[in-house]
Amino acid sequence: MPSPRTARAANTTGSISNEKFEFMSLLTNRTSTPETPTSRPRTSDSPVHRKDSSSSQQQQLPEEDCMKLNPSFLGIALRSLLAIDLWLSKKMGVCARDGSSWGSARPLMKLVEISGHGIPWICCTIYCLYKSDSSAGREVILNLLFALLLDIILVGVVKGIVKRRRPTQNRMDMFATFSVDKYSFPSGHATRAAMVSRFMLNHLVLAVPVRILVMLWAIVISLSRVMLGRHNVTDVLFGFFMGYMQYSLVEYFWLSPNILPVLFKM
Ligand SMILES: CC(C)=CCC/C(C)=C/CC/C(C)=C/COP(=O)(O)O
Repeated sequence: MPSPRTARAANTTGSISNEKFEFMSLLTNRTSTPETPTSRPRTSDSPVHRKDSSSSQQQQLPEEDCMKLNPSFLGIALRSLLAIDLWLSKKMGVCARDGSSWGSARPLMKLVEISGHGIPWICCTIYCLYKSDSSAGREVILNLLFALLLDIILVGVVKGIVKRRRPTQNRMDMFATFSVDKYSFPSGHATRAAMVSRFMLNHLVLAVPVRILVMLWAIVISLSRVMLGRHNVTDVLFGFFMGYMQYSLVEYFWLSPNILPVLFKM
């Protein structure tokens, strides 16, 4: 009885090709038959390369194998991560519908959503800037406004580039959205929550219980995005990371309050 290795060899031509097809089978279309692999033609199959002698082909193959091995493992890892992401997000979307398992908590989750929405944050910040009577206070609030606007622009750009659709369990019933908000990567609420909380913890003198509340708020906002079915877990994780990094950008480009008179003159 032939060993599995011999049996596999019988289906292909030559020992080097055998190794090749064993690996290529991960990349080929499921609907294709083993005799007609449908993956991208190898450079060695092109008429130009076919002119080469068989010995030069054999010299090229190991390098070619390395080149294909990495993308396939990366592809499999990414596809697995995506599958876990979709499965976990669906499982965690317990407030996605009124009839979902935690559907009765949906109104509360929507309140949490409003607390991290861009419009209330921008309106309150402009109001505080207008009311502030100390130069130090104005400087901090001006930079918070800058951070909020920068966040909306950066999130819009990334959403527009990635174009990842929102999860199927999402109902598009959010108030005041832009056209890019039909996309879900990254979560704008998560970026804002991470950035604003880091901003507040660094620039406002807060008592410890308030600092803990600020951190909890950022975590609850992020969690609520998945629970409401608005986002997949990876949208929120990346959003949180992006918001955290955006704060560093704001620190780097920290605006001086001297630009305020310039802005008001415009
Ligand atoms: C001043 C100005 C341009 C305000 C725009 C504020 C606005 C409409 C922000 C959009 C907020 C929003 C619905 C983000 C979507 O959050 P996800 O967590 O669902 O990505």
